[in-house]
Amino acid sequence: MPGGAANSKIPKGWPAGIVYLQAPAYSKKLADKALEALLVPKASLSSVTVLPKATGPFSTVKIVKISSESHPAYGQNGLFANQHLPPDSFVLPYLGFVHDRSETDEHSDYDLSLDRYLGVGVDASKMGNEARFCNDYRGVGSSANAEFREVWTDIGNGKAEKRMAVYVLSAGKSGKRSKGVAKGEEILVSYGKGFWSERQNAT
Ligand SMILES: C[S@@+](CC[C@H](N)C(=O)[O-])C[C@H]1O[C@@H](n2cnc3c(N)ncnc32)[C@H](O)[C@@H]1O
Repeated sequence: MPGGAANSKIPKGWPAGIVYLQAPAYSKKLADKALEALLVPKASLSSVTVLPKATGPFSTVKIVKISSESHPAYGQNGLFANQHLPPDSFVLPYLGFVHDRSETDEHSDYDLSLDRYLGVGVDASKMGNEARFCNDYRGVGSSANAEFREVWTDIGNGKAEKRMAVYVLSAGKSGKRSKGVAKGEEILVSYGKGFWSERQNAT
């Protein structure tokens, strides 16, 4: 059903035609070397925090259609906090199609790097979760309030999986971001200058 309102496994506002994922979708073309880098024995990560698996829909966030004409993504969607999100807190994983360079879609606006050395990325253009709706802060707020971080997730059977995730920014040395993200506030990241300069070059 469009929007997924009748299906509790799909968040409200989810667009028709995009697959809602509960876990990353690995390309069949991924080489063993890439899979070995992304899926490792949990015991090999002794000095790293391994997060428990978090499954959606995520009640801490909501997908909202941007109705303010002054917002640069007017008419599109954005991701908003459904409750207060403290500094440095995990919000949700960034799920999508996990692929190597041979399958990189240069036109995708939803592709995050997952392993730069191996050229592996996670592209949420056709499949993903709520994280794909995080907008960039430029033209919306004075700065980002969240960021993408690399995480390791416990996927059972003694294995951990490398993923990207959305985190609230830390409070900062001076504590200027100590409030975190307030309920109702848009979750805004920085895509980096490269994202926008590449876009400009393409147009
Ligand atoms: C990862 S998507 C974010 C979700 C998107 N708004 C949607 O509804 O699917 C990235 C795209 O959102 C739009 N966008 C995000 N932040 C923006 C901003 N600060 N200014 C203009 N467009 C923005 C651009 O079209 C960009 O290519």
